[in-house]
Amino acid sequence: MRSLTIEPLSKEAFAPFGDVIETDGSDFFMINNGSTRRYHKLASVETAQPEDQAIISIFSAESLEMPLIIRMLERHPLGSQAFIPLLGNPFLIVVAPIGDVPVSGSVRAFLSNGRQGINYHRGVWHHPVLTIEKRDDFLVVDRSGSGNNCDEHFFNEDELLLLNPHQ
Ligand SMILES: NC(=O)N[C@@H](O)C(=O)O
Ligand code: NI
Repeated sequence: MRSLTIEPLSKEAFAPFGDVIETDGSDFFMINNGSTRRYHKLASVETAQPEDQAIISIFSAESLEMPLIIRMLERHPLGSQAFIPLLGNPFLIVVAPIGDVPVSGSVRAFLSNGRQGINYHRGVWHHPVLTIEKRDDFLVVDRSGSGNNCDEHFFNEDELLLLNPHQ
């Protein structure tokens, strides 16, 4: 079983999958009479249909036992999905490029430093949220509307992957 290498999250490395929402290394301009930096449009919300809405939720997620066997990935064909950590904790991200199905050999893992959020672009394969803390809270910005917006893909036994943050 291939063990995923956990890469530090960066805009450049994550570019094939979406955006990194962070102040570090991001452009800004001053607002509010010079008291506030606006890190403008770090990511955009993608939707698919005119009546779709961009919505804001909070996910309070429990950690999964690690090391974790990655058996499945999901995608949202009708919209993007952003996760912004609310408590400043590092968290794990597992993704694969857009395609009819995720290719096991193309799956990559990243670690957010807790000051970085991510925005999966529409159709990017990803594992459901992966916390390192026993429980962690995320602000989630994604699409609400009619139709199925979550496809799941389960890997064959010989495609399974291992995610081990303790390695
Ligand atoms: N199902 C759901 O809303 N959550 C997943 O999309 C996820 O990426 O965690
Ligand atoms: Ni998702």
